[in-house]
Amino acid sequence: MTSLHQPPAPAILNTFAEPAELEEALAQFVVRAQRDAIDKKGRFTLAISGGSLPKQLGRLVGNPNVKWDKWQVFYADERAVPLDHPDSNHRLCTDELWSKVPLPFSHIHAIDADLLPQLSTPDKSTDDALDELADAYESQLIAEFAQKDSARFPVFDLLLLGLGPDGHTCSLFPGHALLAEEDRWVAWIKDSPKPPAARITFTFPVINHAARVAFVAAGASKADTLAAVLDHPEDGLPASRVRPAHPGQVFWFVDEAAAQKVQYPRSEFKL
Ligand SMILES: O=C1O[C@H](COP(=O)(O)O)[C@@H](O)[C@H](O)[C@H]1O
Repeated sequence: MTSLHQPPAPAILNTFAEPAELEEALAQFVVRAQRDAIDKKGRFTLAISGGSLPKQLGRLVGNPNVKWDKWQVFYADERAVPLDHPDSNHRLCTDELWSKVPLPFSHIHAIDADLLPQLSTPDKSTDDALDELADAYESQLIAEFAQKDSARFPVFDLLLLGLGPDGHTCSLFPGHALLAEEDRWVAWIKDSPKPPAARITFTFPVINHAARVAFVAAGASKADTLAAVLDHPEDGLPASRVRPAHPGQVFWFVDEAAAQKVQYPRSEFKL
């Protein structure tokens, strides 16, 4: 018998000898998550991070099993810069992915770039301008999820997240007050330790309501951080705090270079 309040399931750690194997398995995993979601609800809701991740999804391009017209795509975090700026996660994803696949433009939920000029006018404080930017993005989430799912927080079918060298994920940085946010779906930050300083980000309540969260980390530069996140969750690094409520599940897709210092038990990749 299942209890209503089961603790989060332990994360599943999938390791791969080479980045190419990781990317192939990741593509299969995304297709599987997509199929399950479409079978259940006729649509697939995904949020994606920036950084190294979009490139690692390259195996989805040209894959006949991807039903792009059923995808609704959000950004798990975004920098407060124009959509064609080199720092924009939307631009990165567009360059690496969206420009190469038939995903309808209207299914890609970017920040409202019309609000960005407010960040550089004397009429409005930076705090107010970022607040408006985050609220506007939250409204896009509400439009997609609230009527359809009537949940307190949106339940994404899949979140694809990266791991920063300091253990951050999305734009949730170690020691920052945003780690304690309990109400907002989308929050803002103006003092990101990694440039650019002004960003918006999903909050932990949203992240921890997702059906599946997949972290992707490759390369030796992630080895110490990955070991800290998986072997010492008590340290409370942001990525360790991603523990979606039952029946949600965290999956890690990492290569051997990133996993070399990890003691956490590895799983055999299966769909
Ligand atoms: O600033 C950010 O960094 C993280 C991690 O990036 P990576 O290049 O180390 O993979 C990324 O997940 C996040 O979306 C981005 O805004």
